[in-house]
Amino acid sequence: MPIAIIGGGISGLSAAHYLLKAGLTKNIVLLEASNRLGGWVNSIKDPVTGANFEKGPRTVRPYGLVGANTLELVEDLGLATKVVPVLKTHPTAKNRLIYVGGKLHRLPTDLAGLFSTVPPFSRPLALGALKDLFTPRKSCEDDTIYDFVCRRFGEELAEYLVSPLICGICAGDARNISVKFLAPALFEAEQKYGLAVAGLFAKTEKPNMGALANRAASEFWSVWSLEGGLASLTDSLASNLQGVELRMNTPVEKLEFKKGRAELTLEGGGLLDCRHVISSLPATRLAKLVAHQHPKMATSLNSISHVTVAVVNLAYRGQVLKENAFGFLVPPSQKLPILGVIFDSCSFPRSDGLTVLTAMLGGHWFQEYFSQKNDDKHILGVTLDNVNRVLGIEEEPVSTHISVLKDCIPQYTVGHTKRVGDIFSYVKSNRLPLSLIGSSYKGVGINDVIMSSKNAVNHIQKELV
Ligand SMILES: Cc1cc2nc3c(=O)[nH]c(=O)nc-3n(C[C@H](O)[C@H](O)[C@H](O)COP(=O)(O)OP(=O)(O)OC[C@H]3O[C@@H](n4cnc5c(N)ncnc54)[C@H](O)[C@@H]3O)c2cc1C
Ligand SMILES: C=CC1=C(C)c2cc3[nH]c(cc4nc(cc5[nH]c(cc1n2)c(C)c5CCC(=O)O)C(CCC(=O)O)=C4C)c(C)c3C=C
Repeated sequence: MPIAIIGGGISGLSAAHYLLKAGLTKNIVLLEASNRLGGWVNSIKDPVTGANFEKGPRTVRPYGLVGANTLELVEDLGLATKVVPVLKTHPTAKNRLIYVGGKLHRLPTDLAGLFSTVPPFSRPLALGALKDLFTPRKSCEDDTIYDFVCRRFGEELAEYLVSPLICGICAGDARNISVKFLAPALFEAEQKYGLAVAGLFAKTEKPNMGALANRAASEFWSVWSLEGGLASLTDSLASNLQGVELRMNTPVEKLEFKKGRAELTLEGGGLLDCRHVISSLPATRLAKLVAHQHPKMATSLNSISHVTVAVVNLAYRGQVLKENAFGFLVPPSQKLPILGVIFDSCSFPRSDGLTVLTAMLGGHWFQEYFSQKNDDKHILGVTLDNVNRVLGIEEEPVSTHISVLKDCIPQYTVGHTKRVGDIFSYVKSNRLPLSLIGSSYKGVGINDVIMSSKNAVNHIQKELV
């Protein structure tokens, strides 16, 4: 009987890669609902300008255990020469902007910036540490990252630093998102010592670095991408899965566990028996598959909500930007439908002189801004109004591409760690032949989901051998 992987995004593909690498079995079936592999990783070549448009993720961080692991995967696939790094000395690594009060402001990224007053902040950010020192601990199981930062470091930090950052990681509202998940060291330091900054000195695991991760460290990479965009990674993963049966256009509709095995019902009624299932589906999708047999697990899975993001790629002839920056983010207090704009052609300069931007809209506020009208024409109109006003652009784009990514990013709201713990315990105590990977559980970044696949395969290896 095969091991079945549900979902052919980057986590499903990397799970297949790690299964092959572990030499566990060659009998692997990967089932993908759509007609393409890659999931949210989706780089397209714009037919008008030839520019590379990313519809989903565009950069990966090289740091830590998870960052080193992805770079090892890149090396394994023979893609090391295709990596395009952005160095920490590059202007886009230093210039991260927020839009507040009708103006763009640079966030402080160095020590000098932390000790001086830079608008929109009314006092040096470093003074936040003093507030932390004199604030008593609030004992709790979890808190929102907004309330935590507000309490310990001050409202301006929560408003102008953390809120936009949360928009740029999960298109979410910092007033709902869990501090225990996103900043565990700071949260635990408050709970233990009543001093959050103590968490900055918490020990982190030293990664086992491969050659590429060593190069990233010695060359001071800030983030990296690949020639042709991040889809080069998913394409390469897919084309190196020798022997794996890749079934496209095959949505799984039901998952039922029998004694020591699992039965998948495929669209159209076909059945597939397997000895183990690796699900890379968003939690709420998996909930539908298991609800009839495991309603309790389905309820927990359904409590991990997702939000929708509209992504608009724009290409202009010539240089239309006044700033060389990574892009800008908009704090929710500014009440705009755009979450932010990424200046792709600043991080990855082009020889053809095009300016390439990606605007992202909606997220947690998608219903608020787009429930009445969400056709491409309306989304493009809203995007151009906002982008032109914020960036002072007068030129017309020569090419545009609009996508609405429905329920594309999970929201790790307060209590997420407990919810995920309950789901994983349920699987373990019921001895279900099921592994859960992907962005719904233990991290939303590319690095996190690849690591989730590696961990799942290590676990299966221990169970099956
Ligand atoms: C707009 C955006 C920007 C992002 N930017 C970054 C970034 O800059 N850096 C970064 O590190 N991360 C970024 N991320 C996060 C990253 O893209 C995701 O975490 C990652 O792509 C998730 O991959 P996955 O394989 O777990 O899930 P998915 O990509 O969702 O893959 C799941 C797959 O399952 C398939 N499927 C669904 N239902 C079924 C079914 N019933 N049967 C069979 N198949 C099914 C889907 O078609 C899909 O192919 C971004 C995400 C978004 C949305
Ligand atoms: C500057 C503008 C940015 C916008 C707009 C933006 C939108 C956006 N991002 C995600 C998801 C992720 N982004 C991640 C990394 C990341 N994003 C930005 C900026 C914007 N994002 C930067 C500068 C970075 C790099 C982080 C760094 O160098 O410190 C990640 C990975 C996070 C990780 O832990 O690795 C994710 C995930 C979404 C869904 C989104 C939509 C509005």
